[in-house]
Amino acid sequence: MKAPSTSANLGSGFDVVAVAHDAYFAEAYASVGSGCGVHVKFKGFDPGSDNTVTRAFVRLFDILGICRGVEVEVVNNIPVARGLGSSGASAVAALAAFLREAGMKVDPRIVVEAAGHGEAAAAGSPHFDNVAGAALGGAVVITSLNPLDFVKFSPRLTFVVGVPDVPPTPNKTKLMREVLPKSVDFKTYVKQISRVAALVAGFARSDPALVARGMADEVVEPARAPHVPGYSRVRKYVMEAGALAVAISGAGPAVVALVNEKEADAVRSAVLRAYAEEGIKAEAKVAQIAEGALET
Ligand SMILES: Nc1ncnc2c1ncn2[C@@H]1O[C@H](COP(=O)(O)OP(=O)(O)O)[C@@H](O)[C@H]1O
Ligand SMILES: N[C@@H](CCOP(=O)(O)O)C(=O)O
Repeated sequence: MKAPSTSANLGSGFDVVAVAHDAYFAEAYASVGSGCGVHVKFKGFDPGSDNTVTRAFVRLFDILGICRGVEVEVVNNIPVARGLGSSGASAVAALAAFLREAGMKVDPRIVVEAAGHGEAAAAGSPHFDNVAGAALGGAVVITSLNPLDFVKFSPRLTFVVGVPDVPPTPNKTKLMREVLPKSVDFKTYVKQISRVAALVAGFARSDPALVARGMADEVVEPARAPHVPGYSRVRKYVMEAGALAVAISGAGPAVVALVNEKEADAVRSAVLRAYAEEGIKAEAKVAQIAEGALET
């Protein structure tokens, strides 16, 4: 099964918003046998024995009250530790592959809950945005954390994803969660919820201008931007090239710009030019909203 890359947060929607895009995909293959226990083989990046996939299966079996003998192979083509939901997508793809092989249909919320808890292996704490996007596709808004629930939208949005080729930071997402402020003042809180409202309204109306308004953020981004290589130059150049908005993709270092189709190529070139002037090798892709692993 395939699970798409995702850009979580999208500015103001920290931990509750993610978009799935066709920039990259993680794939997983599963076989189900007798016995009880999961063996995971990673092709490419191997995170080790305590990984999001294994933890997601433990949580899934616990929720369902079952145990199966499962062999899983993960082929993850989503750049690791770049802010593209790589660890979450590998867990979602693996769970989806298992469920298909086992002939099981479960509530998508169970898959998202299991994979979201698996994220603690990568981020230090569970978060459900990336995995909801990877599972459902489209633009997903977490509407309740306990009990977990979410709403999927299918807006027609085009992005440019810029991925700097920098050494992956161990525990990157965990470290980028530790730099966040512990509180915000009330005036900032009100501005931020209006931005999240703009994200949701923009998804519902498929209105890029509204989504762009919601991609502004004055809480998470200022805390993280200093740790994102080349971000201020990339931000400047993509907006000059006609992007509607730009944000750190997830916990970074990748960036995600929202564009109109007609400016997509110019914005992609601007991303590459900015990184080149920073002396950073990078990749940039024009990406569309993608379907999720549970949709295919
Ligand atoms: N499947 C995984 N299980 C556990 N840790 C992972 C997994 N994939 C990556 N990691 C580690 O978790 C951190 C964040 O990586 P990752 O989740 O891939 O970032 P992102 O979600 O931004 O793509 C990195 O330190 C990486 O080494
Ligand atoms: N909401 C999380 C999203 C992390 O996304 P990732 O793609 O960097 O794992 C956060 O911002 O910490």
